[in-house]
Amino acid sequence: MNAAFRATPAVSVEIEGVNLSYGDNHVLKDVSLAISPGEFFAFLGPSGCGKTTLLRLIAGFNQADTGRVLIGGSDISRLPPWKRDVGMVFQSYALWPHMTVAANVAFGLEEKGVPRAEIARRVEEALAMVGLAHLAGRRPSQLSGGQQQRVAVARTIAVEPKVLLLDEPLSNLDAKMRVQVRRELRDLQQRLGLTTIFVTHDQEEANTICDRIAVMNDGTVQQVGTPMELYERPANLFVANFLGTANILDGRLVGSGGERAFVLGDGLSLPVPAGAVLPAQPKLLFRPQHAALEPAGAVAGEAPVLPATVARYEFLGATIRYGVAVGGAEIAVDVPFRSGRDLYAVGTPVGLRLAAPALCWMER
Ligand SMILES: Nc1ncnc2c1ncn2[C@@H]1O[C@H](COP(=O)(O)OP(=O)(O)OP(=O)(O)O)[C@@H](O)[C@H]1O
Repeated sequence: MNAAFRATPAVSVEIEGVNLSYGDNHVLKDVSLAISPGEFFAFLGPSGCGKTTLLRLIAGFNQADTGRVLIGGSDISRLPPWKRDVGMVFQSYALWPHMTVAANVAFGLEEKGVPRAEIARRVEEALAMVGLAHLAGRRPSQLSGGQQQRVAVARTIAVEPKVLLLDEPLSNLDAKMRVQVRRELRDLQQRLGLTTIFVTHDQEEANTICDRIAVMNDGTVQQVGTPMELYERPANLFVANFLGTANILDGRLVGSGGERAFVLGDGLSLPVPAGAVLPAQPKLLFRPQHAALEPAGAVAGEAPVLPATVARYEFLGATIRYGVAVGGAEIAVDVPFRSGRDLYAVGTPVGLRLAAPALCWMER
């Protein structure tokens, strides 16, 4: 670890009541977020939800109509990009093709008027950080996609920004490379302790490398939390569906007190666990791994069991994902794969056992 890159303490980033429109397209709608010093934070959401617009706003390439951006507690909303101490890695990397790797990394430092000897030292350190010191003399066209991505990161950290912004930095890499580079990015961010914001529409990417995620939809922040919090306790159906596969059953609540039941479309009734807090018009949500299949007619134990029929299955290696018809809906159930002999064929009547503690009741 090189001490030179740790000279400045990590800073917070706050976004307060930001609204931004392109013409009559209201792209960011009252967005507020607080990102802690040293945090690896993701903006996650579908295409067009405003992630990149928000990132560019922090970088200073976009201006908000209302609201402010604070870095380390200081309002930087009116500062131009080059005075904000933020470094941005673009989706395209934006490397100069006619320059060597070292010259690409040096470029930003030369622009800033950093003395020559200092530039040489910082370029060497930045390339060592990303494991590319041995390729300093090559041109970008002589590098793999993953190596080009690392040059783009090295160029950004060489200027020692207070905040690192990454705009879908893995999207140009093949699947295997993406997994490798995302680990490298995480390791590098940990070593630098640098507040980092990562834009992606890929939930697996966000889940695997980020400390916390802001899930965005249509210009609004839907929920902020750790990957596990969002997965286990989604605030709404959008978040539940966006992070992993969610089974959502429609029904109506009958009874009262300890005698409540959730009645599904075709009249199947599911006892509601005593003490469960339900909204007035609930939907039932659970993940595919929180249900199990058993032979039809097995005696019910603690957990509720519903009669179901196997509609399809997909063999995924470690698991089999069944689609079972129950209560007028098709439910995904993940069963660990042990042997093909245990397979429930399509059309087999089965019991669907739900793990009561993992049931999540949501507002319709
Ligand atoms: N310069 C611009 N001028 C006009 N409209 C824009 C501009 N940039 C983005 N938009 C619009 O703003 C909305 C949000 O775009 P943005 O690029 O922030 O979304 P995103 O969530 O990053 O999407 P993606 O994952 O596809 O990059 C979209 O409707 C887009 O068409």
